[in-house]
Amino acid sequence: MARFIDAPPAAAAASSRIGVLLVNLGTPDAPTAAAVKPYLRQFLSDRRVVEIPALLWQPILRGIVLMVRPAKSARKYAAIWGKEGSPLRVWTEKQAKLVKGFLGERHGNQVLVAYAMRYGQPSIPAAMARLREQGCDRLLLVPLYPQYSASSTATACDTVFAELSRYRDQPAVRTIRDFHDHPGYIDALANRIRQHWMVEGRGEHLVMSFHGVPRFTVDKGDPYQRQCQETARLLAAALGLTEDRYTLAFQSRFGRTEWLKPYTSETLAKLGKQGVKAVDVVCPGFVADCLETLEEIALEGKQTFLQAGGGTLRYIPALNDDNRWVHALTSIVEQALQGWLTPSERPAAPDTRVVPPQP
Ligand SMILES: C=CC1=C(C)c2cc3[nH]c(cc4nc(cc5[nH]c(cc1n2)c(C)c5CCC(=O)O)C(CCC(=O)O)=C4C)c(C)c3C=C
Ligand SMILES: [Fe+2]
Ligand SMILES: [Fe+2]
Repeated sequence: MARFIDAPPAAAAASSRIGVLLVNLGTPDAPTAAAVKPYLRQFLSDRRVVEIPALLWQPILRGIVLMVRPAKSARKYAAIWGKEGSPLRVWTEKQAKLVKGFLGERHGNQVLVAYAMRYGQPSIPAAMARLREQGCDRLLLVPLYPQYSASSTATACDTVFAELSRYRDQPAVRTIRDFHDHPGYIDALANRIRQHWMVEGRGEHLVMSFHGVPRFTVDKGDPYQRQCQETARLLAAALGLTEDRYTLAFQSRFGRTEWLKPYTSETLAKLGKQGVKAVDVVCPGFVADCLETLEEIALEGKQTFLQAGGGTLRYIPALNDDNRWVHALTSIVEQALQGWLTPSERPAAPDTRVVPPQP
């Protein structure tokens, strides 16, 4: 039996294209315990996500966590599930279509765009196979996480490299490590917040809530916290916010170890107790709305704030299909393609969408 995946058919092999693969975290196929269970099994078996030795962790995962959590999580997914499915998948698919459109204007079908999920469907190996069949001999991997973390970005890269280890004829590969301080990303976020303030009104305080990670991973050198702090600083500067008008916090704690602090839930409770009438919450680490934003913040976080004595919590939607964001993402891709295009592939005009002016 052949050990390696053979080269694509001659027709595909004759063409020379670039494949851009957008990767997000992943989501279950349906908001049911039966669908959530295999998704969580795959997710929580990832050694980049739970760094407990498998011999210890797997019995706990299979014997306790997967007995209890799927039903609980499925109820949460049911509360945010849309007509077209999971918001994370729907927004990621839309982002891929829009970037494809923008790139197509300059590169025709020389540059192809696909999306995949680290856990669940569409899988990374399947998306890579499709790009390969379409003649991509160069692959740009774009993990859709603005801030680098081993538990998000690195595991997406690992999966791509593991799949490539099975290829006989490998493409050239580039990866985007992070874009936490990219001017286009910061500008899109700031604009999103200003628009929200204009339409919905402006709260007294802005909470910038990022997904948490265990404290020890940062102590061991993960740059995640530093990058979140830098995003928050740049965003506050773009909005002209003084330090007393915003708080950086971390959400989604899992398990008993200490995660990055302050926790978002405790921050919201504290603001509620202080009698803050209106708080706005933005989640800059999520470029697509998902369970963590729509359920944990917009529903649960709101309850926490109100029960503590707060007035109104307004969740500011993620960047999703925001026009400035899609332009920024396209320019992040274009910048990564620099020097990779052959002279005949280079568009005549330079990319003018790049880097909107900072206020
Ligand atoms: C177990 C530890 C977890 C780590 C570490 C972790 C890091 C991490 N996650 C995201 C982005 C997302 N996480 C999402 C859901 C989610 N996250 C965890 C656990 C860890 N995440 C779990 C168990 C779940 C599943 C839901 C649940 O049962 O609570 C999502 C949303 C997925 C969806 O379907 O909408 C995203 C997105 C990042 C960026 C990150 C590290 C920085
Ligand atoms: Fe997570
Ligand atoms: Fe959560």
